[in-house]
Amino acid sequence: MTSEQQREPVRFDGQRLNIEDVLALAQRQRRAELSPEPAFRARIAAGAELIERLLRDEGVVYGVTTGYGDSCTVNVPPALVAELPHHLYTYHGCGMGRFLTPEETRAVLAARLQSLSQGHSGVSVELLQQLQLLLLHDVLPLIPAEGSVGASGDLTPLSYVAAVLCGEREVWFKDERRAAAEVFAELGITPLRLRPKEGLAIMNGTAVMTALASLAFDRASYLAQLATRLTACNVLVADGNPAHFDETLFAVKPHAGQQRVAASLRADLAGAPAGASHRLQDRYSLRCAPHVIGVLEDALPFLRAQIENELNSANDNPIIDVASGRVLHGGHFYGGHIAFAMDSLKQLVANIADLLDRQLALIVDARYNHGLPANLSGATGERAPINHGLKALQISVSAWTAEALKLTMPASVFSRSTECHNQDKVSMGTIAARDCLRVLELVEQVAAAMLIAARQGLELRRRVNPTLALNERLAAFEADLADRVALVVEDRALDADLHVLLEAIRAQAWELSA
Ligand SMILES: N[C@@H](Cc1ccc(O)cc1)C(=O)O
Repeated sequence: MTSEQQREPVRFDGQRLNIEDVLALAQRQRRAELSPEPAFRARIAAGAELIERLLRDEGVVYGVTTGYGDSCTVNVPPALVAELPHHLYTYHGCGMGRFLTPEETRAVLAARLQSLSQGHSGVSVELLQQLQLLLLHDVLPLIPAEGSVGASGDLTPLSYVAAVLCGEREVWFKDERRAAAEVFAELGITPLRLRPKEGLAIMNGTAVMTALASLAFDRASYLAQLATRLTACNVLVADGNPAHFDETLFAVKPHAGQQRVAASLRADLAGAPAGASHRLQDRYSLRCAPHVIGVLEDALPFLRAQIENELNSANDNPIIDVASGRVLHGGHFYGGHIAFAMDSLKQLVANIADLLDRQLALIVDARYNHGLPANLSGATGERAPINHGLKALQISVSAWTAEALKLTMPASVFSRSTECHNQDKVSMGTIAARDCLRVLELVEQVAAAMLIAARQGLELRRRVNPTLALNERLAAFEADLADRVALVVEDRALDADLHVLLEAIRAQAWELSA
């Protein structure tokens, strides 16, 4: 049995889900289960019935009996109502750019299913079942990443989900790019015919940005811990001063996340030598590491709350209130919270790259590294002159850091008035989330390089100070790194090592929390 089958399914029943639930579905560690509870199913069905009833009574419902967006002044005659949702996804088929990855796509499906399961979108149970089927069979719509302003929902990328539910456009299935219709036929899945409100319900929300934000949150959380561990290594490599992380010192600055980073550094550095006497205070990239990483740590609970509230919201328009029998017209497709969360998160993680880049600058430079060879070269004697150690690696780290910092420009301030000034203020949350993922990718590359440097630096420090003993926790980490990466003695291309370490970072290979 796969782990996906063994573990409790993630249940969609209108109750709250968290980021970890989305991750488990995205990584195929847990299955999606639509609640079979009659009360849940009845609640969903009642929303769809309300729409049908209003239609029978010839009520006017936006996007059901009218055109979309600014075209809401155009009345759609009853004979054409059934065709309208299919036009919605069809004319939004103008996405461009890379396709979302399988992991990202599963997260998108999960986020949309969760929103529609709130029971405020007026969709049928069959639609929820079809979304669940895509997850169960891992039939993944090919979703182009670009083309959403993030405030009429992620209309264009989500049009690819809507089309696939109806057996149109393309999917990834078993590592192949294929026509949805063909895969549906093979699996015996009947394409949906969308009911009046269903095109809007699938597309008029924040599922793409929320999915990407969930994945970004997880990667950023791990990076905060990894940067803390790397800092501990670099304090030893640089013969720095562990007393900068003293408990009493941090007790007077009551930021909980910052205090956690300091505590983790104390645990990693317990038993470490007092540090060189040549400097009473280390440079900021070491001394203030808890003050930099701590900002990210302290922001995470706030960011989690924004992402999870969005995930558990009816991010749609109009909203169907079955209890009062009303259709409520509003703007819940607006992704302002995710936009802010992602614009903030990318700044926080880019700052981590900058911190690590500065630490590397200290430890590769013989003027600052307190007795280690230039470029942390492991070559000695007559071989030393032609070997350049980590020189180019540091240059690459500078490049990745610069690129990450350059991408921190907030997306949310670039609102454009669009769609005949109906969408005259938009969130750009999806662009913010994509930027954030790109920044994370770069920062992970920086962290991979720093792992090579830490492994190299610790060994070279031991050459200078043979009595240097790491505590159990750090010794185990160093031994693990030494297994993954050979000491650089003679110059070698380091790209293969970087790839191995990058994969380990993405797999969160080390248990790091204090
Ligand atoms: N998000 C818009 C609907 C919309 C849908 C499709 C569009 O092409 C434009 C606008 C609203 O609910 O008001």
